[in-house]
Amino acid sequence: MDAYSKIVRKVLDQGQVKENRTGVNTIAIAGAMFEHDMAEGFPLLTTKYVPFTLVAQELEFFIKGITDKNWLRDKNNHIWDEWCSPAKVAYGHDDETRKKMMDERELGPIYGWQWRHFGGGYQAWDKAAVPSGVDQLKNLVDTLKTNPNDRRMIVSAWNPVDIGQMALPPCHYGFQVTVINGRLNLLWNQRSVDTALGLPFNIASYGLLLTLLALESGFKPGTLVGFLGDTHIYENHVQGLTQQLERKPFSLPGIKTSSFSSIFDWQYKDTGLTGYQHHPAIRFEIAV
Ligand SMILES: Nc1nc(=O)c2c([nH]1)NC[C@@H]1CN(c3ccc(C(=O)N[C@@H](CCC(=O)O)C(=O)O)cc3)CN21
Ligand SMILES: O=c1ccn([C@H]2C[C@H](O)[C@@H](COP(=O)(O)O)O2)c(=O)[nH]1
Repeated sequence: MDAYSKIVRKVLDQGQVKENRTGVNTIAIAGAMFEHDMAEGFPLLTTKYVPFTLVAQELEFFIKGITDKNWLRDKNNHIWDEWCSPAKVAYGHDDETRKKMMDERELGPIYGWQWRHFGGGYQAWDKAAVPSGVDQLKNLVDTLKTNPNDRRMIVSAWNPVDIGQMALPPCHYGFQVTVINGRLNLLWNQRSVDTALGLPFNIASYGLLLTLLALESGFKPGTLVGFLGDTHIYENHVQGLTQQLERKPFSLPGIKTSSFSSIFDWQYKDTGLTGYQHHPAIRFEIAV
């Protein structure tokens, strides 16, 4: 995927050093765009191994509106381990706080809650929404089926009322779907982009969501577009990314979903890759 490498190169070439809350400096640029035609294959990096199962599990967790970290952990998925709702443990970097954050399962009203229950009075991961809030994902799917020319098919995760309770304010804070000439296109907005670790996951996750929405509605998969804001590389990721850029990409994998009935019943196990050829994984340390 040339589009990803171009973004990495742009940040390496033009990025300016920037301090941030994590204590690990980044080099950052103000804005980039990612674009991929789904007809060219599934957008999973081949220049390093990306664990697609972890991406698919996280997407199921969002689609189901789950905010319990243990739902992922029970599946041996540890990508949200370090974070928790600041209403439970105030964010901090010292060892004791980090352990408390790790032990707490409550993530607060993050992505899935906003997608399915926007404005629904969040209480806790095990409490229903009272009132139930706006089911933005259901509304989007209904509109895709009844009025696909609509230009208002948007799901927003940015809810200023709830931000103080979220493990992290949404990074990818909204997405839009638009159907043009029988093809379903998905465009997402992201305010803050960890180019080495987050972006490959975000590209694959929205590529998978686009695929599922296309299956649900019968349109052909179209173009995936990401509008990226503060696009950065943590200083301890520069070496790994430089090595990654030297690798020659393989052709992109395919994606196959079995027994699809509805996006709301879909499980991560239903979807797998076909022909994923890739270079070895690269270890990047996550900034918390
Ligand atoms: N600094 C930072 N970057 C992120 O991308 C990020 C956050 N924080 N916080 C919230 C979520 C969690 N996300 C994550 C967290 C970890 C990995 C990660 O470690 N990925 C490894 C594989 C991990 C494994 O196999 O268990 C990778 O090599 O892609 C990726 C995305 C994305 N988000
Ligand atoms: O899906 C995600 C989630 C998070 N990130 C990255 C972007 C930043 O490096 C951090 C979040 O820190 P903020 O200080 O809240 O911006 O996580 C990502 O790339 N993708």
